Amino acid sequence: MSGEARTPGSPQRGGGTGPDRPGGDRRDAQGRERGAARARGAGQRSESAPSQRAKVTDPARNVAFDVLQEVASSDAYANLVLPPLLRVRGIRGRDAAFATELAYGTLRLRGRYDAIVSRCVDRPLDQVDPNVLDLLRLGAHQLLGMRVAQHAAVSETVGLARARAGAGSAQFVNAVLRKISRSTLEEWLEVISADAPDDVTRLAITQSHPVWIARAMREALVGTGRSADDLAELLEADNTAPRVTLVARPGLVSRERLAGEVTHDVRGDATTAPGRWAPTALVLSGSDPAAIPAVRHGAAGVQDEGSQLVTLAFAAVPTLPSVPELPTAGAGTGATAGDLPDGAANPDERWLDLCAGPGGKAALLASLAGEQGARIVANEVAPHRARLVEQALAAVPADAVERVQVGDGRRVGVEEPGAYDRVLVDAPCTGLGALRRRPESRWRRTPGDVATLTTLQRELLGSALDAVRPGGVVGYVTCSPHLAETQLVVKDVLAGRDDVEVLDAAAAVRQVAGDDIPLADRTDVQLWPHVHGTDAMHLTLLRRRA
Ligand SMILES: C[S@@+](CC[C@H](N)C(=O)[O-])C[C@H]1O[C@@H](n2cnc3c(N)ncnc32)[C@H](O)[C@@H]1O
Repeated sequence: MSGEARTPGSPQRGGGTGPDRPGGDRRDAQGRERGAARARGAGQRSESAPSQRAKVTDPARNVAFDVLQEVASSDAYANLVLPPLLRVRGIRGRDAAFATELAYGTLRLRGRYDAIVSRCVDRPLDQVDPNVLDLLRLGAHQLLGMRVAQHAAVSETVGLARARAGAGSAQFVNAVLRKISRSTLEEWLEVISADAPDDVTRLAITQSHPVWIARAMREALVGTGRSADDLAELLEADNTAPRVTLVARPGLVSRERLAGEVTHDVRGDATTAPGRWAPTALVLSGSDPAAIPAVRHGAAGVQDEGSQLVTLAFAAVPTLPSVPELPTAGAGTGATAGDLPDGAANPDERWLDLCAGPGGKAALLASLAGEQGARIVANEVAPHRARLVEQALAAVPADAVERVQVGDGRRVGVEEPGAYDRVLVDAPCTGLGALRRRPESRWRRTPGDVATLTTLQRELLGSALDAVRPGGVVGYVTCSPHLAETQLVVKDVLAGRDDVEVLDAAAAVRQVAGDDIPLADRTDVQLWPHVHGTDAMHLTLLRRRA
């Protein structure tokens, strides 16, 4: 593993201002910077014509490289960029699966591969041409993370380098990949962790996470009643592609019927299995969800099982009447409408989803509301995301949806005080609990995001508590386990008010998932990918004192 490859010529930086950079400031319809992406590719392409490039390089590797470039230069999301590229280029089946694993796996494991590549080159990585670095990462993933034969991994990536970055770069890629291929993954992991100053840094490097995220995860594990020893398993789970999980929306389609549709209506070898925790969840393999009629019509959707579980638990916990003389002080979560004195009013018919876009939880909530004679208002600040909510609600009976509105959730508490029986705050968050499904996001997030988001989260939760009537229920949900976004937000908001009681969310989740679900001895709930197979969703349940 000794010896370093010399980088070719003077590196051309993506997004630079050299003469090779065409139209650097052009943006596409979505506002993504397109010129920079082209500059990274076009400025360093070989002389071969596009038709020749297509012949000499493999379409799946080409598309994976394009995804990496878009992600790097336009801040694009890989899972939004890849599917249309595959469609337009007619890449299907095994080739599409290969391209997907190559692109997503390379993005997830970028930190690990950079540590390895840096041992094989003669200069700091920030002085290696970004296009070439992407090619090296792609090659490293084929060699160390996929079951690609060594000669194919090297020669195909070198071919891609020749076509997309020129002959000099191809030689360099060849030299570096040959060095990488001389050791196994296990040997490389030992090498790159040798200088780590502590265990968390070692795990961060080997499991390809920024160190600050690994530290936050460790704190979250310990702070929610799990062991710090879970960290390795958790970080590994973040690097594993999640299974596709469907939600069968109650009253619209049963889980059994949904499974039947997969068996009867979808060609190929698609299979399903019930989810582990949520009675609405169905795990799908071997099929594109869009091929399933119930998904196309909106009776079902793609939704992480953790998201389903927290939504079902939120909807199941009872509200209490707001009549002052009723004995509500000290009432636990076990109270039901049946415990109320005759004639006490306990409406549970107007629900608010405060941060609804793109509408996964709103659609599940609305289908539950429809079954119970309630209706929802779905609020979302971003107009384009509000339109997605409308689409997600398409199959829900009209009388279960009062309206979809565009608005700042922080204003709702002031504008409509006490107007709702239930309010869900599925807060904008860092998404650190869903790293496995957003391959690039761990490299984009910064500790500064946490501070910005927690201010917003506190304001949204405060607004929700004002918008719910006395006796009504508020659910606070994040797809991040970061303690600052979960426990500390709730603590801060509750410190400023005496009209809120904390409910037993763990009991509510057990009511839905069964007693077997492993939960810490706490009232709030933290799910984990390595324990529950879900995203790391957090749920706190609160009730306005009646
Ligand atoms: C975690 S996502 C919600 C996911 C959604 N509940 C679902 O299950 O599909 C948070 C949403 O909050 C929205 N948001 C951010 N700031 C907001 C605000 N001030 N008021 C309302 N919504 C906001 C974001 O645009 C984003 O769509």
